[in-house]
Amino acid sequence: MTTPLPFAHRFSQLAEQRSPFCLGIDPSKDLLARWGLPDNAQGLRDFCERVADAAGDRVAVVKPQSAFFERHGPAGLQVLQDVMRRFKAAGTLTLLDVKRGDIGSTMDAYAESLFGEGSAYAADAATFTAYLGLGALLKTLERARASGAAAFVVVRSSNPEGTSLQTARGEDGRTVAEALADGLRAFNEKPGKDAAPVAGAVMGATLPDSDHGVIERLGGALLLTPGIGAQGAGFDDLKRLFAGREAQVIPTATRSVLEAGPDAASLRQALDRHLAPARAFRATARPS
Ligand SMILES: O=c1ccn([C@@H]2O[C@H](COP(=O)(O)O)[C@@H](O)[C@H]2O)c(=O)[nH]1
Repeated sequence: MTTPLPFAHRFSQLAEQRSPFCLGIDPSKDLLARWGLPDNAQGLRDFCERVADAAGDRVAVVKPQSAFFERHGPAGLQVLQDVMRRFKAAGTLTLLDVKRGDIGSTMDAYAESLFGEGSAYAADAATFTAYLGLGALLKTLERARASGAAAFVVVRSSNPEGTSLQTARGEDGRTVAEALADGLRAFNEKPGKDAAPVAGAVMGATLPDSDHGVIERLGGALLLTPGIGAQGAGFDDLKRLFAGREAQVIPTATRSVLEAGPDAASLRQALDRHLAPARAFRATARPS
């Protein structure tokens, strides 16, 4: 069995060919209703197929939110598996937004379901939380590396409720976010400075300038940046927060694209309004 190229390399190729934009897929009760679809597994399937028709091979990454599939039980999980396969077949990277975080032995089981050929989801990447300690995620990160996948750990989330916990200081004076950033960087740099980064960070596009220090500490980690659109951030915030790190950024938005559906042309236009500025932001990384 051959290990695929690391996620970071595959992302970089697709970001150049298409756009670095990552489209979130959140088939919420509200969106299904707006699209005139029933709130059941068939509605979910129809929604995802229309999204795949509009976005299939145009984005670098898609980010299905597991919660909106899980709420339909096993039939919803079947749709999730199928939609991930459909995007994979279009050459698009799949990043499952599932935010797993538990003790190490349980994490191993989650990692088995997520990463590697023959796993339930064979995801190219997934999201994790480190409230039970970054150490509990280490074997998951190793499994991601062995499968050519990436693991995005929430360091600074896009929602305001996360701030007090993420900026709390430990005994060594570092904030929780700083300590996580240091840990992710150490993991990425252990096999050698030039190795592809496997541990990515979720860093909200809504964050204040005071988070520049955390961004610095992350070194070469890939940065998944939710918060654009419905949560009030824009592509200008990427320049404000991540200048100099453009090639590491995976800009992502969900509702600001999907709310344009179900009309196929409107959906494609909304997607274009995200693909182009994401491309332009990445292009500023290159010397003129
Ligand atoms: O810090 C985070 C991490 C993940 N999300 C997820 O993104 C979508 C919401 O995106 P919108 O563009 O605001 O529609 C949802 O799945 C969240 O779980 C986040 O918002 N913030």
